Amino acid sequence: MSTQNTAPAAHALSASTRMQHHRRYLMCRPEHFTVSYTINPWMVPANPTDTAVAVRQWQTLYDTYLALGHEVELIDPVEGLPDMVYTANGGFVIDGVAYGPKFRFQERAGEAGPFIDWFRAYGFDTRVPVEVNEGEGDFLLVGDTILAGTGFRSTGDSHREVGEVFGREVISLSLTDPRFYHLDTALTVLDPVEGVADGGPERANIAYLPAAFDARSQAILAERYPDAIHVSDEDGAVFGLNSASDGRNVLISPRAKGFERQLRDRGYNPVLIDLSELLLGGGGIKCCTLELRGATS
Ligand SMILES: CN(C)C(=N)NCCC[C@H](N)C(=O)O
Repeated sequence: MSTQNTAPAAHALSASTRMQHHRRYLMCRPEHFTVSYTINPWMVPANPTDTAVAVRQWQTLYDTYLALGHEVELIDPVEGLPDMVYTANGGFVIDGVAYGPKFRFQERAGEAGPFIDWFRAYGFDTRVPVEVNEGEGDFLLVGDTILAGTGFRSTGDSHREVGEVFGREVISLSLTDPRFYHLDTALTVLDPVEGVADGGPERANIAYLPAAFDARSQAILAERYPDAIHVSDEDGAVFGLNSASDGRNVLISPRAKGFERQLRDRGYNPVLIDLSELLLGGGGIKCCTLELRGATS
């Protein structure tokens, strides 16, 4: 059964009325990128990787953010930590408060220190976690609500902890398909803040792959986000949902053809960025992008 709802919603805005919001991101150049271990189904160490290609593709993403008028901070890559390019897992930041990561697997544990040091050095109010969590890979801010993923990486206890740190409503969602092991592989926030467009209120909205969630989570999402875009299994499987939106421009994989059309129908501007090399490590556009909200630099 197809899960796509491609018809434009009654409230759909035209591309010219979708409001772009300024963003500040943290990225990490993949100078040491390779696949030398397996901690997700996409990672096959026997398959060759090309670090130069990874850097070139990453550079296009970086340049695109700047061309769109966003700010990008950089954290130095560390030799021996090939997954550091996926900065989304390096923390979760709201209002200048940075909740640090505690990685599920030993292979990534060494990244926590450099990320926490970076937040401190850049003036963030930094909180060191007790619970296992992989940052914005599993925590997504939609309006004032934190959607929190669990099942493969971040624990249910980290959902309680993130709620205590930020004092916001946290909705726990359970992921069930190992290919979609972080929330940001199965759900995209399209309008990260509530806003006003075309003279009227613009509700924060999302796109997601229903089949990646258990029945309880699907019911919650359907109830809270009746206008959400449902992405097809085909587009989900090419990491179409691992995308970054500024409310108007949505950076997505060029392979997610159906999602691209769905976005256009809703008045967003899809911007196609190919990160095929970084997909070999199990990450895409969103994984390489950590939003720094309310940073004090
Ligand atoms: C979209 N995703 C999954 C992310 N937020 N991060 C990618 C992490 C990839 C890394 N090899 C790992 O398995 O942890």
